[in-house]
Amino acid sequence: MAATRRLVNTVAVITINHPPVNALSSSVRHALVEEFGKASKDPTVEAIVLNGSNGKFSAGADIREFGTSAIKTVSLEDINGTIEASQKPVVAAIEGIALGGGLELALACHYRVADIQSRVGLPEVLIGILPAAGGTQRLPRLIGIPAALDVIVRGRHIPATEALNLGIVDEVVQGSAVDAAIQLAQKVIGLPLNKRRLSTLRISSNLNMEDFLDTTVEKTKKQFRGAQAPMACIEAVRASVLLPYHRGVEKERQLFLSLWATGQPQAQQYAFFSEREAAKWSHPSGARWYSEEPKLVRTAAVIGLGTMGRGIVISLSKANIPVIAIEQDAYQLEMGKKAVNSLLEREAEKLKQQGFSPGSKLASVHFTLAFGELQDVDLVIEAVYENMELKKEIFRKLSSVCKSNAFLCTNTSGLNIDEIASVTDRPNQVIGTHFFSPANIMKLLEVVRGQQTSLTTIATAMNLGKILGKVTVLVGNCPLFVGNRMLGPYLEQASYLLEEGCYPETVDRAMEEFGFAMGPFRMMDLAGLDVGWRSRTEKGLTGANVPQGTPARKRLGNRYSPLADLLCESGRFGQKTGKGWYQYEKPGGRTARPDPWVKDFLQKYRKTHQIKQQPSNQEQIVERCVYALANEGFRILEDGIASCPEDIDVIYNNGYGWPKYRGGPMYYASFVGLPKVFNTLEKYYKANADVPSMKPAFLLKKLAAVGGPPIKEWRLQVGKPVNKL
Ligand SMILES: CCCCCCCCCCCCCC(=O)CC(=O)SCCNC(=O)CCNC(=O)[C@H](O)C(C)(C)COP(=O)(O)OP(=O)(O)OC[C@H]1O[C@@H](n2cnc3c(N)ncnc32)[C@H](O)[C@@H]1OP(=O)(O)O
Ligand SMILES: NC(=O)C1=CN([C@@H]2O[C@H](COP(=O)(O)OP(=O)(O)OC[C@H]3O[C@@H](n4cnc5c(N)ncnc54)[C@H](O)[C@@H]3O)[C@@H](O)[C@H]2O)C=CC1
Repeated sequence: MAATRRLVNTVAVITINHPPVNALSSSVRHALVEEFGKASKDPTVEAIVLNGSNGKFSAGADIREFGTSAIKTVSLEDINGTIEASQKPVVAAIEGIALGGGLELALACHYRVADIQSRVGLPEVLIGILPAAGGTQRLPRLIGIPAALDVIVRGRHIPATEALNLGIVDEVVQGSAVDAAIQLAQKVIGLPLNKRRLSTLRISSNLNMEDFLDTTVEKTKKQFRGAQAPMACIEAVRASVLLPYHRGVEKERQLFLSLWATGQPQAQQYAFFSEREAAKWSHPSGARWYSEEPKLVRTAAVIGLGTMGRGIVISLSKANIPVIAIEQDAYQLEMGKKAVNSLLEREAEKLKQQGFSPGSKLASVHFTLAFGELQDVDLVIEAVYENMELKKEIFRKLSSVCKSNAFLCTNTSGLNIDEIASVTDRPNQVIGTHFFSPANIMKLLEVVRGQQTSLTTIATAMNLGKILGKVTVLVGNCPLFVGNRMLGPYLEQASYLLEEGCYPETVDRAMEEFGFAMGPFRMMDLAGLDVGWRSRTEKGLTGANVPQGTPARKRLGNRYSPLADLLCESGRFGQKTGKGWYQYEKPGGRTARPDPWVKDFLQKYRKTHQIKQQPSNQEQIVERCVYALANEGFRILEDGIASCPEDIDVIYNNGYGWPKYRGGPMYYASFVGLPKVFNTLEKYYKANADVPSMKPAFLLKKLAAVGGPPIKEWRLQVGKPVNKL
């Protein structure tokens, strides 16, 4: 049964029963109508408690039902209306989660009791929609407009204690929320319910409400560039101020339907399920996530406490894994320790505000210079400079000091995992764990398997990602792995666009209006231009090792843009030096301003090299950059480096500021239409045969030839993931 009913004295307890998260599918809604109807009619029942099985109230509407006819049967809003109108008091017992439609259901109840570990929220905005079962009308009536807007537009999960302070729940308990709800239900039998029916309450409004909402619209537009759902959420809340409840609900529904027509919800829901699929990894051998047991990681170590190491230490400590943190000298150790401790203090403060004792949630960090202290740790993550010889030296040391079953991970952003593993006594226990900066904040973790990495090592690293709260994707080993490898052709196109007449701000604006968190030039300035310059110098693409007589704009017969090298030669490394593609207020400054020096430099450069000026418009900029990115994605699939297009999209959505409402680069290519992407690339490549990255990938050609099947069907064309490199 999707919902069951039992009687405790005169209280009927109705339990939603739809594992794993009690989503309110059509069968649950039918069962709720039935059980609620029976309890209402039963003369022995004086009050009703509503809860969810397995310690979870409900994760809301069944997302898989959107776009199917099932969503149209028995509306959740009708159920909510019936519950609210009940003459018998109804109490929601919230355990675990009450999210989306789950919270909307609880808001229709007359009282809400939550356990201290639970979270509530209206996260619909994160999957491209708005709460459309009365949530945008009831919540403002309960907690006021500013607080309701914050909850609905940001879609965050609110811990129980905060929900109590906001007035979303009436009681928070340490023990069983169901027992407490039954007690409360018995206490309120016979009391008047009118003030507990949220839809009937008046919104406390003041004269500035319209101004306040208009300001929120402007702020939200800037913050969620291009995303439609946050704007629809504000309009629905505006309706709660201007319209009676029932008309507000109609507006909710209209907004839901208009959002659906934009295509953004479909992209965001694809992103939601792709993230969950990524955890279900597969290996070229045929092994899958369920066939391998991860080992327990009870203690860990981090080597190198620079930008990345610090964040990794915090992530481990927050997951309650004690860490040993190692540096190369006393000065670096002290710097790392200060940075880590200050971040830990902030985390402790947050925990205190949520009613938790920090000691019970944050594991200890021990700082040392002695590698010898690593003998007992279960897993080590190396995060020293990106230098193969240094990494090998560290892995040789680790190999000699760590216990034989310890796992050795590297945070390299693109070096060969097999080469690093080759210097150890346990190449099967070596794996890449590529975090993104800042590592304690960014959701993505690329787990990179080497040729010899064992399945247990993979399972352990993937499980560690889950424990750290990361979205974890397993990829194969190739230079730069998946995310960074795809950046190559993307940044190459961005550079060519400058040569041909665009400016950094024009290209960045186009990409930011497309929805990227940051355009390519602002991104390069943030990451530091010297990083790529060093790597190109090592490869002999620039600097003293370039063979004499090599044309400035050619390497190995292909087009090459030396613009970034020239900037670095002028000491412009980006934000860290206060100038790069832009100028900043000071070294380390963050406000990018177009720089007349760069404009002048580009004009002279184009003149020197007699480059024909053909500045691209916004649409052309987006097409060239995004198609170049997706084309490399197709090659990555051909090479067996990513096992499916969804994994690539998860990487871009969570690590590279790709707008989730466009699903990811592979989803976007599919949305635009593969024949169109293929034809555009083909046309460009025919005119620019010296840009091989724009040659349409074989897989793209194959899929375009059959009309561009839906993304789910690409797997059939890709075949089993086999690393062909
Ligand atoms: C189109 C035409 C329509 C016409 C009609 C117009 C009227 C429209 C009326 C619509 C009424 C809408 C009512 C409403 O307000 C909408 C909603 O409630 S939308 C849902 C909001 N809820 C969420 O966004 C929560 C999403 N879930 C999560 O955040 C996490 O899953 C959760 C915190 C719940 C649990 O996290 P964790 O423990 O880490 O587990 P997993 O994430 O791995 O999830 C486990 C498993 O469960 C699946 N799942 C989770 N939530 C849902 C869900 N809401 N629906 C369906 N399935 C869900 C998840 O995918 C995992 O399963 P896999 O098989 O592994 O993928
Ligand atoms: N910075 C970023 O955005 C990202 C960097 N990475 C990768 O992470 C690794 C670290 O990068 P960052 O943190 O940016 O570098 P960083 O330069 O900020 O820090 C490196 C740290 O390693 C320490 N170190 C050097 N040699 C050591 C040794 N022998 N023993 C112990 N510690 C030593 C240094 O003192 C320094 O504190 C690199 O492989 C990099 O490619 C990966 C993802 C993103």
